[in-house]
Amino acid sequence: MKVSVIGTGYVGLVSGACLSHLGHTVVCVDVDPRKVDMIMEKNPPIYEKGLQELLDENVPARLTATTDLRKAVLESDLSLIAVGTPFDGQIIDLKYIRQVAKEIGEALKDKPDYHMVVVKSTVVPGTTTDVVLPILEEASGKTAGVDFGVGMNPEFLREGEAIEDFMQPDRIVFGGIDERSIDSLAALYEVFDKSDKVRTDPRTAEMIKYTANSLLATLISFSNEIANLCAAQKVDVAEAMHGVHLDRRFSPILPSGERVSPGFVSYVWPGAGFGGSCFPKDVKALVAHGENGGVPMQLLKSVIDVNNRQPQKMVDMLEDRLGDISGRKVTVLGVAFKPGTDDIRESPAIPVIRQLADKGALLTAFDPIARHEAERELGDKLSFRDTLDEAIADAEAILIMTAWPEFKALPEMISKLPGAPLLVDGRRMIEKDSVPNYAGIGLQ
Ligand SMILES: NC(=O)C1=CN([C@@H]2O[C@H](COP(=O)(O)OP(=O)(O)OC[C@H]3O[C@@H](n4cnc5c(N)ncnc54)[C@H](O)[C@@H]3O)[C@@H](O)[C@H]2O)C=CC1
Ligand SMILES: O=C(O)[C@H]1O[C@H](OP(=O)(O)OP(=O)(O)OC[C@H]2O[C@@H](n3ccc(=O)[nH]c3=O)[C@H](O)[C@@H]2O)[C@H](O)[C@@H](O)[C@@H]1O
Repeated sequence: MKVSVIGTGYVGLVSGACLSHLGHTVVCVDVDPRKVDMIMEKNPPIYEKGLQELLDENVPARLTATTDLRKAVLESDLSLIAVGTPFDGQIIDLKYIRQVAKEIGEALKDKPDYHMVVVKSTVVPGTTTDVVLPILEEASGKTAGVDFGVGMNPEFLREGEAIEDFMQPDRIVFGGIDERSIDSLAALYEVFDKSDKVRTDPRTAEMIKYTANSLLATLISFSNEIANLCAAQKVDVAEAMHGVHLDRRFSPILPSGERVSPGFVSYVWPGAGFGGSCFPKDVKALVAHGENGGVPMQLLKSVIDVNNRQPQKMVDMLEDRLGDISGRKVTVLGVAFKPGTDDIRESPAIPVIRQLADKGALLTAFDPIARHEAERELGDKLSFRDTLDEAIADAEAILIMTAWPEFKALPEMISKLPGAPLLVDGRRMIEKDSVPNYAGIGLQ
């Protein structure tokens, strides 16, 4: 199939690269000429494991990039809209979606063949049929369901594992305004014959995406609230959670007698809070959407509140142990919002770094991938080191903000240091007895 993907961010570029690998002919469109040039030069504008290889393999034979949306739409059978949908403080901001829908509609005016338009961005229920569809009809002068199809196909990939998640989806949701639209989407994903498929309407597809993200965010805030209580009760949350995770309703026992996940349940693990470009904005957008429609969203409001307070725990633990931190040497490990990415959007490390800097701590930092992004945002607050060794060399305290696997080596590295720096584990990834001076989320 000939596919145009509008927006070449984490979702658009990963989807485009994967679809080209699967044999489709893909053109990626972006308003940012820098990104377009980088893709054409086989140079990934974002860090994502495996993306370099996909660009090497497919550019320019099956994957190209352009700023010319009109040409891309006219020369393709299906367009995926993957532009950003930020939260503007009150409601979801659909300005990029509206702009793209208008431009696609204008192109469709001159396209004699049927074309399929698919929203892949995360949008609140009703957006595809009540916002995108009318804009397409008005701009094209054509009729949805007759001259073109309209669909909603939410994306569930995680940054850092994006290509694996796209290539091995748990399920694919085809939301369409009619059978023909759903069938067009099904044709795009034909090769995924082993994944579960959900055929539904666009509104339900939109709701599935928000429900999934809100549930995962709720599990994290639940774990963090319990962690904070554990710390106050002199209980180690890691032990408490292990005892809970062993319930076979959370980690089922296979017929072989083995557990699916022995004592560890994803997203039911405490830390310094969730970040990223999606959980925070999506939960806020759903709360606003519900409340604007007269439905109180108490639980999800609390999910956000708990998360907003969580980074502060890192500063509190540091001050509890060190006292006044002005002039003290503190190393921050990890600025990315999670391991495997260079994305620092809404990273819990950012408020922690800002606060420590304001309090006069002397900050050193290390992040294996996100250094460049972090220096752009926080360069005046801290000084980056090239290696983990250099970063911790003369630290009085070390804060783990991101669970990069490299940090697992810390106990051995710390044992070789002359002093015994305090290790504040914001991801509970280090065994508490493996370093002389340990503090962690959910541990007194
Ligand atoms: N980042 C993630 O892991 C996931 C994101 N999503 C959703 O996917 C959507 C996109 O997210 P990201 O890829 O992270 O966004 P992003 O911010 O990384 O990329 C969006 C891209 O769209 C481009 N763009 C904006 N206006 C345009 C226009 N008029 N024409 C062409 N290109 C335009 C921007 O230049 C940018 O390159 C959002 O709705 C997000 O919630 C869904 C699942 C996962
Ligand atoms: O809509 C989206 O954008 C995506 O949002 C999340 O993916 P992502 O934000 O890339 O990363 P996650 O691995 O889910 O982590 C999100 C945040 O939660 C935190 N987290 C995760 C798991 C956990 O147990 N505890 C915890 O604090 C991470 O540190 C990170 O800050 C979802 O997992 C994806 O399914 C979804 O497609």
